[in-house]
Amino acid sequence: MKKVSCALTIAGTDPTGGAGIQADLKTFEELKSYGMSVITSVVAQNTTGVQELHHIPLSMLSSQLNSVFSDMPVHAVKTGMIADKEMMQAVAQYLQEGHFPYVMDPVMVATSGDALIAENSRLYLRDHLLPLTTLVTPNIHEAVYLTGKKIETTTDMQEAAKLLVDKYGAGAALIKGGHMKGDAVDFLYDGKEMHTFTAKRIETENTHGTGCTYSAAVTAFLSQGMPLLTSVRKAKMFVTAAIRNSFDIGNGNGPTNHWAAREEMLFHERETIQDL
Ligand SMILES: Nc1ncnc2c1ncn2[C@@H]1O[C@H](COP(=O)(O)OP(=O)(O)O)[C@@H](O)[C@H]1O
Ligand SMILES: Cc1ncc(COP(=O)(O)OP(=O)(O)O)c(N)n1
Repeated sequence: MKKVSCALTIAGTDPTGGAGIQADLKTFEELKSYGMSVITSVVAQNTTGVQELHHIPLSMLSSQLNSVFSDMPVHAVKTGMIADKEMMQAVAQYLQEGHFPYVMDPVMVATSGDALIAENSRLYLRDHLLPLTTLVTPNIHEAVYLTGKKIETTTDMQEAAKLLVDKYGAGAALIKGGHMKGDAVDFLYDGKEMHTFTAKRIETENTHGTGCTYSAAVTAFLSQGMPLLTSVRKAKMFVTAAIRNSFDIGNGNGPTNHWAAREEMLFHERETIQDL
């Protein structure tokens, strides 16, 4: 019988395919994990911003979760946009019972500045879902919100990662530096060590959905049984290649390129094996 690694995303949608559920499923597919999705909100958005939000009724959210968990193997889960406390509670129930890695992308605001989750639910995410995580992946703005500390330097980023693990109970924290100046440097704190992932900054405005793609890539690798550090290292390579080959389409921040990212990763892996 063929073995398959199954990854689930619980998130909102993007009809233009750059972010949210659509970006997650493209990533799972390119990285050869079987992709599954539970939709929390239907979001009318494009590369310029968010036009309208429709949150899925709570009973329908629970029903989708039940459909997946009652029938399918789940080897890793990621959550993205979860609009309010009640939805977070419903999702938490399933995460508490599961024995799989859980990656939280603590989505709060789109790059366009549009709010994606209720302001009064943000700390609920930290206090109730964060302790269930294997990894949380905030960008700078999300890390500031979750820790209540300002972040201006790479030292501040590392302090924030430590706080999220040591004070707020995340399994590990990956603070992403896409919104800082200079190289794209991310810090991973796993409760013991601080690891640094650096890529040269790519001069492009086409970064719609980078955070979704990055956390989905980590989830895909975790679903395949890879250790956390390897999963983040490979995911960083994937998202960097996806940005380098991003599409200049739409009138705002264009989307990243998942299939070119897969090809670049394969090429890199072949070269590395030949070098051994
Ligand atoms: N212009 C860029 N060049 C290279 N890497 C980038 C660039 N912008 C973002 N990244 C990387 O993309 C990933 C997503 O980061 P970030 O943009 O901070 O998250 P989000 O999309 O959640 O706001 C991180 O690894 C970050 O370092
Ligand atoms: C439905 C949905 N979820 C998450 C986001 C945010 O995506 P992200 O990868 O953090 O980056 P931007 O799209 O904001 O550039 C979203 N837009 N929609």
